[in-house]
Amino acid sequence: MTKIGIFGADGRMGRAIAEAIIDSGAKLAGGVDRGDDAGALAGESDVLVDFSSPEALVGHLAAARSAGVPIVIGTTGLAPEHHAMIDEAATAIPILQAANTSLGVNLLAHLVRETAARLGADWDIEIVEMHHRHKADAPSGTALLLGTAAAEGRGVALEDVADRGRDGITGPRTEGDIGFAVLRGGSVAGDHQVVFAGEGERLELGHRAESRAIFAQGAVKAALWLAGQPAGRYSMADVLGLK
Ligand SMILES: NC(=O)C1=CN([C@@H]2O[C@H](COP(=O)(O)OP(=O)(O)OC[C@H]3O[C@@H](n4cnc5c(N)ncnc54)[C@H](OP(=O)(O)O)[C@@H]3O)[C@@H](O)[C@H]2O)C=CC1
Ligand SMILES: O=C(O)C1=N[C@H](C(=O)O)C[C@H](O)C1
Repeated sequence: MTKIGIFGADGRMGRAIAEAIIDSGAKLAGGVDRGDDAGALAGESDVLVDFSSPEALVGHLAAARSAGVPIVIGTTGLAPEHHAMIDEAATAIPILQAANTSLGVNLLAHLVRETAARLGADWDIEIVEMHHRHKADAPSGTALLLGTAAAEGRGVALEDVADRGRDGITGPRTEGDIGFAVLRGGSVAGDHQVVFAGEGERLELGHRAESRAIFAQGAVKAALWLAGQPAGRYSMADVLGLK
């Protein structure tokens, strides 16, 4: 039976993942939070999942690497240096990094890439997301994932076209930009909408998470899949056959 360890175990996602592990028939190796021994958990686990915070990731990645244990990283708010660290560690252990582990969002990303590739740059792309009042990072990792998919469809880099905040006299929209709008409030598990706004018509693709269970089930599916892979960097598209 595969033993799964959780980094960020007492958090909203950590608790949902513990339930999903039990429901899946896998074994919960244990969980750690701030101040706990990440290395000990890594040594007792066949595979790890990290849903904590960007600042915790360095230590969690180091613990996974020194134990030689695969790790699923669901934490968002990652900076380019975190991605460089993940790339480097993935030369030694299997790592799956996913800003969203649900089936629906990963299928949505596929549809967004295809749609952006078929519509010209005169179709303005705007991404709207809403999350619960506790969320720490903005835009959400998923909004950025969807923005990346749209940019890939257009053959451009997201960092060259992203407009992440408008306020005041902004002037007209720059053609080709991908805009982001962020809402926070209440207990929303995660809503994302990608709007393709053309002249005289609008195409909207979206996803609404009704609970964290979909992310937790996806994370467990990813962990069980990753446990059998060689070293390398993977995404949910590998697990779900969307490549
Ligand atoms: N990929 C996906 O599908 C999803 C990703 N997420 C992402 O997962 C992450 C966690 O979300 P959520 O569970 O809602 O957040 P919570 O704040 O509820 O949980 C985070 C957990 O990580 C722990 N943690 C935070 N910082 C550290 C640290 N420096 N060292 C050790 N432990 C730490 C926290 O402990 P403490 O309370 O002591 O700080 C807490 O137990 C976020 O980045 C979120 O965006 C969320 C949902 C789905
Ligand atoms: O913090 C959350 O709750 C979520 N975070 C992820 C993100 O940043 O995209 C995934 C999901 O939307 C919930």
